[in-house]
Amino acid sequence: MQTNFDNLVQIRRSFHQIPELALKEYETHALILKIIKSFPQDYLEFKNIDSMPTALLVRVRGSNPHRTIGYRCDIDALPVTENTGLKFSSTHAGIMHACGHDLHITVALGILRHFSTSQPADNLVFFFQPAEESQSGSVLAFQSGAFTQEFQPDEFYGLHDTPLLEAGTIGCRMGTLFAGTTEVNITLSGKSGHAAYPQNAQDMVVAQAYLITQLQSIVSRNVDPIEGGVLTFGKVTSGTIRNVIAGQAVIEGTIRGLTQEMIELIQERIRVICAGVALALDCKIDVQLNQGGYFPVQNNSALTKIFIKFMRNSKNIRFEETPPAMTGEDFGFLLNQFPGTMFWLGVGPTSSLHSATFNLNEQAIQPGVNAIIAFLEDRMRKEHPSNV
Ligand SMILES: CC(=O)N[C@@H](CCC[C@H](N)C(=O)O)C(=O)O
Repeated sequence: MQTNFDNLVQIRRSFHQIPELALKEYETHALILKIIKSFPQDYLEFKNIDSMPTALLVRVRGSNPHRTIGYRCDIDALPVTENTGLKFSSTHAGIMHACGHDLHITVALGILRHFSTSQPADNLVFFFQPAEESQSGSVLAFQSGAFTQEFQPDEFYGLHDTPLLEAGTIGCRMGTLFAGTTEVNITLSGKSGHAAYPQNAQDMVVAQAYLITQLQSIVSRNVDPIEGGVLTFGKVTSGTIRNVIAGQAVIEGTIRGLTQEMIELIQERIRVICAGVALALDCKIDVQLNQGGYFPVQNNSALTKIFIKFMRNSKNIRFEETPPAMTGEDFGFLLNQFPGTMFWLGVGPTSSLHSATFNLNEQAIQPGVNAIIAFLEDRMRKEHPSNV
């Protein structure tokens, strides 16, 4: 497909065709760069991160800067086989932009294109971030010194698309927008053997099944139902053939909680139950819990108040206050380092994020770009630092 860099829908479709997994976003990175190089370059500066070749930071020099405003967009895709039937479906087998990061990139490029032709008052830093779905790209970038000196934001913004809001609607809330998460990897090891002689083996298929049902009592029995929490096991593997008792099994899942305390409670219960099942079923159970940068996404109260007020009072913007969601985001880590706001952009109606039939409504792109440009321009008109 030929990309017309004036047409945001076509740009989005080009990215949709080349989804790439965390830290392997090479084609995506090259296309982002090619598109930005087609914009006027007068105010732009680029920064690469040597240890993260698919990351990109672009600074737009302000005309009379009082602050540096960061805007982050994630660029990775998921190991999902697309089943949308779209003529511009993924060309990368088994990988899909099933979380809408193709739209996130497009919206960021739309905003960047605007400010590359119409110089902003304040400095802007755009962060095209690899590895949101796994491996905490935000932490890797931060630890590699991405946000030092001129690339250090005083405040940071970022969006996520959602099928739960009508296309083009902006959603946000004060306080916690997204849950914190923890990746759970559990490996069970025992003695394999002949299917006919269970007394001489330790069956890890049975242990795995037993362990999953025990672990699934955590949310119903240990979590305060008013607070809520989630424990999902999305991938289990074990065994090789019907008549061999499996000596190994692996369970992969994710914890969700709206507070760090809730995440730590669920983590602790997982450790205790795994130790108990290992003892009861005479096997080894190794538990790896990895939170990375997936902290609860806590919106800064002063900045988010300004953001919501602007969106709510703008005639051309549809805004809805949204409840917290159990989706995770490593933007939670960046909001621990810098004050800022995360918000939703509606792309509905369509099937859920992460599904093979997720087919976002492209009518969301232009209103999303317009709303964010309008907000940033308004924000830059305000004096520094009294309006925070
Ligand atoms: C918006 C979204 O869907 N984000 C992902 C973040 C994944 C966090 C981590 N890799 C985990 O699986 O816990 C999500 O699944 O919510």
